[in-house]
Amino acid sequence: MAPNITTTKAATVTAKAPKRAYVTFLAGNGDYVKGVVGLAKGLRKVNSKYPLVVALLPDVPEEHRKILVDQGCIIREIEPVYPPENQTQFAMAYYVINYSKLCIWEFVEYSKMIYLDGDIQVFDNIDHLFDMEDGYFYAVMDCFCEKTWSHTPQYKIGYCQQCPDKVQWPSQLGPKPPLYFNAGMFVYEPSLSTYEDLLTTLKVTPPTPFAEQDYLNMYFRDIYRPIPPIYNLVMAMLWRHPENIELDKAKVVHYCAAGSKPWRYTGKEDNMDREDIKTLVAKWWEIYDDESLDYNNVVASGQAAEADEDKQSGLQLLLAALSKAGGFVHRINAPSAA
Ligand SMILES: O=c1ccn([C@@H]2O[C@H](COP(=O)(O)OP(=O)(O)O)[C@@H](O)[C@H]2O)c(=O)[nH]1
Ligand SMILES: OC[C@H]1O[C@H](O[C@@H]2[C@@H](O)[C@H](O)[C@@H](O)[C@H](O)[C@@H]2O)[C@H](O)[C@@H](O)[C@H]1O
Ligand SMILES: [Mn+2]
Repeated sequence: MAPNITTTKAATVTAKAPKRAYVTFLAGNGDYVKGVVGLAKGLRKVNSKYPLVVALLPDVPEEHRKILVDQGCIIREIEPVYPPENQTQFAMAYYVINYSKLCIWEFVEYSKMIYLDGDIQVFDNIDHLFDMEDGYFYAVMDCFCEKTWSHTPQYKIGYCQQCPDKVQWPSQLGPKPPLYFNAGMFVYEPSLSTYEDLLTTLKVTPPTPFAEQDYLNMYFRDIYRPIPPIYNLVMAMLWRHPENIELDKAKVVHYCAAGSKPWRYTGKEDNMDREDIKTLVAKWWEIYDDESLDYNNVVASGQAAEADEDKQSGLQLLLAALSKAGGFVHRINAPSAA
């Protein structure tokens, strides 16, 4: 008796291309939503191939969520993540909410993501960063010279990793601090096991002044790979380490210096009256105010172009059919004979 073998048509399994996306973080009902809208429009302006996911806390109001969806963002509500009870004096009191950024490791429907703070703008396409070797954590080195660092030994002795030879790290302070990145922009791979371990380890890690930025630096220290400052121009570099910066080459600008958030800019804080800062703030507003970059307009113009294309191809088909039938063919795209 021949075994009853039922053959099924081999399903053609197409390997799904690894999903990639940009991701940012939004908390509160304040004005950071403007930063995220600006970021969404900036990524569109540089023709990024990938969507922008917004990891938002429950306190982001419905109105702001609609604004983001209308700008083509993919919104994902996350639960707040808090550090263990502590007496830490964060460099900025609100930094405590930034631990919630850790939830983006849970977005495992994506194989690789680029995190961007809401106060960042992308002025050149950086999609190529997704092609960097897997298994590492890529980010730009930070600077220790702003007074937000005044609590650290580096600041106290004038040491900065941006100019390690200017003031040598004294051996009596122990080993030189490992390279330290700014956590406003990084390339990473979502992973449930990493997400769970981040939250578990956080529970037993005393918080420090730069909150989740310090924590991420500690956690990823062994796989951190620095990338050039053109991918995250930490604003203070302009006056602290101008020798390390080529402003016209900056692809990503991080409006993190006090007073530099474009949507709150007054020009009154230290360094905010600099011409390069005024130019960068104006560049941010140029994108924010550009209605042609609004998602609905881009889709509409895309649909119009598509419709136009369809019309053209429809016309071509009609003309081809007519000419085949020996019908009257009028070259539609030639100017009519005078
Ligand atoms: O009230 C706030 C504060 C911060 N953030 C988010 O958390 C990020 C980190 O905070 P911020 O950029 O102000 O820190 P900085 O880089 O200026 O130190 C922001 O870019 C936003 O994406 C937010 O959504 N609402
Ligand atoms: O919660 C801690 C934050 O720490 C970082 O901001 C700092 C850092 O860049 C310092 O070096 C600057 O001096 C300072 O101005 C700036 O605010 C990240 O940009 C932000 O995303 C977030 O991780
Ligand atoms: Mn920032």
